[in-house]
Amino acid sequence: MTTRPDATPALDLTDVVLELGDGDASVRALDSVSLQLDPGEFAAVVGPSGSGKSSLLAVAGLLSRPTSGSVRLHGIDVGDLSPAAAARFRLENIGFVFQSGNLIPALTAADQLRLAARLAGNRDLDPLPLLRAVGMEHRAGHRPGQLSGGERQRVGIARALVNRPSLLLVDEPTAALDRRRSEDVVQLLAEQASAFGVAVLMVTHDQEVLRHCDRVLEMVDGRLGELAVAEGGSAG
Ligand SMILES: Nc1ncnc2c1ncn2[C@@H]1O[C@H](COP(=O)(O)OP(=O)(O)OP(=O)(O)O)[C@@H](O)[C@H]1O
Repeated sequence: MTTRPDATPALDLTDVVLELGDGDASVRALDSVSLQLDPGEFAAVVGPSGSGKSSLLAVAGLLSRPTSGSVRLHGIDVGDLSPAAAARFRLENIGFVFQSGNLIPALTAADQLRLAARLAGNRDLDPLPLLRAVGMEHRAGHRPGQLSGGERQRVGIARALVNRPSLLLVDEPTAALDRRRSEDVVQLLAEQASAFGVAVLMVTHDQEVLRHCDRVLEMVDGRLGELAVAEGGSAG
């Protein structure tokens, strides 16, 4: 495990409650959730449909404001940020990776990365080193329609790392991939977590990829528990 007692956690949730809907339709999507993730730590979240996994990513990604409890990123209490300040903080500090890469169809792989950099105020990004890091330099000029599912996912991971986030939030990255590509993509996430010191929180239904993770968390009815802590860090 990569626990460093003196390190400021990349993500620190304390007693987070998230209630969604109104009145009789109100649902406690997160029920007193506490979680600390250290820089470089790779944690998976598993659990049944409707248990609150997406809600956890939404709160950690500043997309949903909790009903109560605190959310800290790198020691900064983000609970009081205005929506505009939260959007800026998200852009500069948090990377998102979605099921199918979520790439923009008209842009080449290199331009996907350039756009993400420009949105955060960096006009001079050279996308090639990051594309090389995910094994996609040779596809820099390809658009998403010219890439395989695994390649799209690799570009999506590179794009999420462009602004050197401290936290990477990953939603079902292997849902559209076959076994071998699933292994490759999750191994890549493990490598990037340790190479960049970025904390990774990954929702997955894919049992096979859990061995690449430092920790496995389980969400049941809005409550988060620790299933396993792998000794010796990620197997990636
Ligand atoms: N806007 C909403 N209003 C009311 N309830 C909601 C809303 N969004 C989600 N929920 C409920 O909150 C609970 C948690 O949903 P969430 O999407 O976080 O689960 P999940 O574990 O990600 O599910 P899945 O694996 O199916 O994607 C569910 O019971 C869901 O029905």
